[in-house]
Amino acid sequence: MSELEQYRDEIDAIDQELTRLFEARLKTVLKVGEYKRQHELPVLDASREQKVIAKNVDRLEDKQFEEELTKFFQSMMDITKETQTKMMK
Ligand SMILES: C=C(O[C@@H]1C=C(C(=O)O)C=C[C@H]1O)C(=O)O
Repeated sequence: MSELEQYRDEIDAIDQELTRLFEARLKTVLKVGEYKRQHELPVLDASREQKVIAKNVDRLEDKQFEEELTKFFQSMMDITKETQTKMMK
C-alpha cells in the first residue's frame, strides 16, 4: 500500500468515528429542539455556542488548530440550528 493510501485509510477510519459521533450529537440536538419547541425557546443560543467553542478550543492539544476548530464547531452548530428549525415546523 502506498503512503497516500495509508493516510487515506487513516482518514476513512477517523471519518467513520466522526459520522457515528455526528449522528449521536444530532439525535441529542433534536431532543433539545423538542424541549425548545415545548417551552417556546428560540433555536439560537449564542452564549451557549460561545461556551461550546471555548470549551473545545481549550481541549485542543495543538493550539495551532484553534481557528480551524472554531470554524468546525461554528459550521456544525449552523447545521444543527437548521436541523432544529426544520424539525420545529
Ligand atoms: C443544541 C442547542 O441549540 C443550538 C445549537 C447548539 C449546538 O449544536 O451545540 C448550541 C446552541 C444553540 O444555538 C442548544 O441550545 O443547546
